Amino acid sequence: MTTTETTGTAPAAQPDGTPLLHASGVIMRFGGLTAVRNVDLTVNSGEIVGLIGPNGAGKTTFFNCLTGLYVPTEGSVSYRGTVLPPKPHLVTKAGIARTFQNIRLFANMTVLENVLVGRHTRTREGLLSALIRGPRYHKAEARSRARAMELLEFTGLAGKADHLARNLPYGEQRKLEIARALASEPGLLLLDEPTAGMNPQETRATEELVFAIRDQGIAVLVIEHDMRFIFNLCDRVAVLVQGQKLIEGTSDVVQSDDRVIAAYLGEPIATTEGDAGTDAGTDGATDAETDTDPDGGSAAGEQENDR
Ligand SMILES: Nc1ncnc2c1ncn2[C@@H]1O[C@H](COP(=O)(O)OP(=O)(O)OP(=O)(O)O)[C@@H](O)[C@H]1O
Repeated sequence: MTTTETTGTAPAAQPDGTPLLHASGVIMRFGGLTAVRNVDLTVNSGEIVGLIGPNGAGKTTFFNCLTGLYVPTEGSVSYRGTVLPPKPHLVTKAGIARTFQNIRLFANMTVLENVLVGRHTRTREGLLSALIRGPRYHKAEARSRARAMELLEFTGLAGKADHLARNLPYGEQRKLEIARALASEPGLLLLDEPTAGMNPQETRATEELVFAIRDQGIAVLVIEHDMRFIFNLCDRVAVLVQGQKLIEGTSDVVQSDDRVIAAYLGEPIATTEGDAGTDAGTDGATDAETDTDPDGGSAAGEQENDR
């Protein structure tokens, strides 16, 4: 990936309409609090879908229901027509990878090693093979390293393969999280606030990266508070307010909907290139309130927090 500026328009790849992810009637209650209320959502192959809403609207909780971190109180989640078991490793194995709002890297491992960890669901070598370290093991390891290096090239991190993850600047740590997620060879990538804490140039580069991921045939579902990013990027946007889906549609439809403007946006968002780089897309209620540390402090270790 390069960090060239985008034009603000989607590249050639188009959704082909085959349903990949289908969430049906998802409800998530925490005691007396209903964080997600009967939400349906479909992501088709080739699509980039956005999930937006005010702080506390239930977006991350919904992601956690999709990826097996939470067992929904009601409802089901299926991927390629098969209901997913609510177990994160089985969800990953089925073909869904994700990143987290709070960066979760192995801080004291190298960039390359972090990506290699992401490949474990796709390697067949068992414990015995790892202990014996025969030719089959070495071949498999060489393949994994080659693929991991490809992904580091793709995300622009190849030159830092041997650096410790904790020494990367914040924006590159977020890229590394994406590279690690891609290492599981997903058909669908879930990104939770991928540009939180980034400067405008890093945000632009992330936009390019997401388009490139989609062009590799991987569908993307993204939570983000930067409305310009969302409306430039997404084929479809769903809006959650107080756990409920308020509306779902194209960027044009969503950003001109009176209820969305009243509940969330405040005013319509300009998505033209000329406006890029300003922070008008994150004003008022749309300001990202992340738990991440833009100085990279959040990479101090793999976090247990499941948000
Ligand atoms: N594990 C939990 N236990 C109890 N309540 C929770 C838990 N996780 C989330 N909540 C509550 O569910 C609601 C939705 O939170 P969630 O983090 O999903 O919102 P969000 O839309 O992702 O917000 P933000 O944009 O601030 O990240 C909030 O009221 C939150 O406090």
